[in-house]
Amino acid sequence: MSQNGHPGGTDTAARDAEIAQEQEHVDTVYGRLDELRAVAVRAEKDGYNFSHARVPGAQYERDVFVYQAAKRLHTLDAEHEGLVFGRLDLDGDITRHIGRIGLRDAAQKPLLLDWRAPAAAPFYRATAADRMSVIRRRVIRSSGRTVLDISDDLLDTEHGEGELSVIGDGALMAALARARGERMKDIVATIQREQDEAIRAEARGVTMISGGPGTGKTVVALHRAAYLLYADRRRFEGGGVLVVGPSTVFLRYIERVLPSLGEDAAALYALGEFVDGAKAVRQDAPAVAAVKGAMRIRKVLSRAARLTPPTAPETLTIVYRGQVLRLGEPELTAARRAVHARNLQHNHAVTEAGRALLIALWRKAKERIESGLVPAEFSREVGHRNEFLDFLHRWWPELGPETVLRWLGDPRLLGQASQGALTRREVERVAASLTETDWSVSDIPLLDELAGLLGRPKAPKAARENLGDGIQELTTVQDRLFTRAARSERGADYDGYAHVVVDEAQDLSPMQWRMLGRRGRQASWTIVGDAAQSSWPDAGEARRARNEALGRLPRREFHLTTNYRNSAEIFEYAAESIRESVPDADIPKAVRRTGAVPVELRVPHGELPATVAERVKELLGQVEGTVGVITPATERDQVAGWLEPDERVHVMTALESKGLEFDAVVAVRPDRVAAESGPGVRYVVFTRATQFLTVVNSL
Ligand SMILES: Nc1ncnc2c1ncn2[C@@H]1O[C@H](COP(=O)(O)OP(=O)(O)OP(=O)(O)O)[C@@H](O)[C@H]1O
Repeated sequence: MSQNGHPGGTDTAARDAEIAQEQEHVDTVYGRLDELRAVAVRAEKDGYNFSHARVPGAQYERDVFVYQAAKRLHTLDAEHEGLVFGRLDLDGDITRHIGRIGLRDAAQKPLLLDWRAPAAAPFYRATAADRMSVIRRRVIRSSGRTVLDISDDLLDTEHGEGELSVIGDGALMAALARARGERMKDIVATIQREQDEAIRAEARGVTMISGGPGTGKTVVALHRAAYLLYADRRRFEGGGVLVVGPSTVFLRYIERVLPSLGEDAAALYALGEFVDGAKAVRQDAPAVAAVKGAMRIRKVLSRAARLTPPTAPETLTIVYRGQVLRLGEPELTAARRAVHARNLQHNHAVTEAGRALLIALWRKAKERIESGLVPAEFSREVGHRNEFLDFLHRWWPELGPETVLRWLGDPRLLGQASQGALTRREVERVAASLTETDWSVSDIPLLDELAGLLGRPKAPKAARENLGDGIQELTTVQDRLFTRAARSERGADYDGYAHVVVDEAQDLSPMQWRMLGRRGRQASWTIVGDAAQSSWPDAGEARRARNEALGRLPRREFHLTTNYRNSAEIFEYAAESIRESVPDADIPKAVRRTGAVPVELRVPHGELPATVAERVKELLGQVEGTVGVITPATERDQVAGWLEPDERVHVMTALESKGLEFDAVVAVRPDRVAAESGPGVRYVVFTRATQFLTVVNSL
């Protein structure tokens, strides 16, 4: 919002009068909300009364009825911090209040305009130069149902104060200066023009949003998801909106933003969560992650999917008409090759495998038995024997991706599968990493790729749910709606999303792009990122993989230019550090000056624990919100041990800190972070702090 508001020179009485006027409207809005809530509760009850209907059509009607009522109730119940947050006074004496949802009174007169409605756009876009019929724009700050304060921008300066009172300014600055907590907050009251343009961009194709640290890329992407759900609910709720973030910590940080905007329908996934049942949080060492993320690993995986299972028996012996028919290693290998030549997915090729074995056995039989052999009879008789079927299922077992990836923990098998795609040293390192008990974040795309190569095993038929008297079924309708529904119901391999939002896109490896590409084949996309913060070593290959995932969809680009997170002092320090290695980094303008310059310390190694502990303690006294202590990859637990437990202190590695922010940050050994993961990641660390930054390196 432009800061061309009138200086806050009006007296307290005028301010109180304006606040009282807004309170009146806010009371009317909540009164109406309570009425609608009562109607929705009644409607839901009526739905239950339908529940004994036995005619299928009536059951369906009841379901729809209850679904709609429950959904409405849920929207009305959503956490509405500041349900009414804005007001526009427009030419022609028109007043519009802007809020998180749209509401009309009993006579259908608008009481509140949804922030996403086209008519609300001037709230975010009007400037003095292009005022879009806006005379005055007002931001209303409330706590619960009580209006606390207002802040105005007068866009039409020809209107004197006699006509319209203008009170203070700085809603944005106030929002930026507030303490940071555990969760990101929505910015619906203070979205800026360039952000709004990206939020409301056309749904089709690919919307790319770039910008330096703290320019609001994440928060804009989330508001865009809410906007798309509003603009075309049928399409986006139907197919689903997928939001992808770098880590589970990050998802926890952002997960309240969409519900606070009244939207629950998006599925939030961290990159380590795209395999059902696996929740990978462990990061591989950078050298190992670089191999697992690169395109060349595909060759290794496709060969791995064709390896002879280490548990497969090595000979098949059948006695037919008194003759011993024996298939040894050469015949079995040839049979396996013949099956592979058909290019079927492993789990869909068991019939082919059986056929190949029978053909090999038939050849042996023909060598030994001179007359009376009939192929059909031979196949029928041998192919149905238990000994043959037992062998087949051990020789060509149903394979899950996890089993095959575990095989590669054996350097011999990985070496066999890699054949020139990996160096000997890489084989050793990658194999060692695959013997860990849990999967790493960079294993997940490999499992996903293998799942595609192997094919989904035929699932056992699910037991039919007993819907009993219908009440249970009604509960299911609601559960589907409200408990991270899209996610739990669709499963991690769901591939029909209507829209995919990718945050921190600069860090995705080629293999991660392939994983997302499979889920977004029919989707439009929003992709946000900042190349200078990248931790991925081969930007060219990642770009090619991204282009492949996006296909030929039309693209539009938006660029955000203002840093809303860091104080100008902190950002200047951070920008200096990145310019040395990335001279063309996208450097935004930080708008808030605090006078607190970053503190830089260099101490003997042995003094690190005491220095860090001391600084954290000091900072806890200086800020109201959180203190982030950010460490090199392998030193998090050690550093955590230096500190007193405190719920405001968050200790994490540099990679884990991506996308997060804290009132104060202590960067522990950032020089080591740069050596380990590159200067882009050190830049991430420095740009997490909103008010205070302390940098501690060892001598
Ligand atoms: N218009 C705005 N009004 C109020 N706060 C804003 C606005 N835009 C951004 N912010 C705040 O600025 C901070 C940074 O936003 P966000 O995390 O979305 O930036 P980012 O570009 O994704 O950053 P990074 O790339 O460094 O992780 C957040 O606290 C966000 O709420």
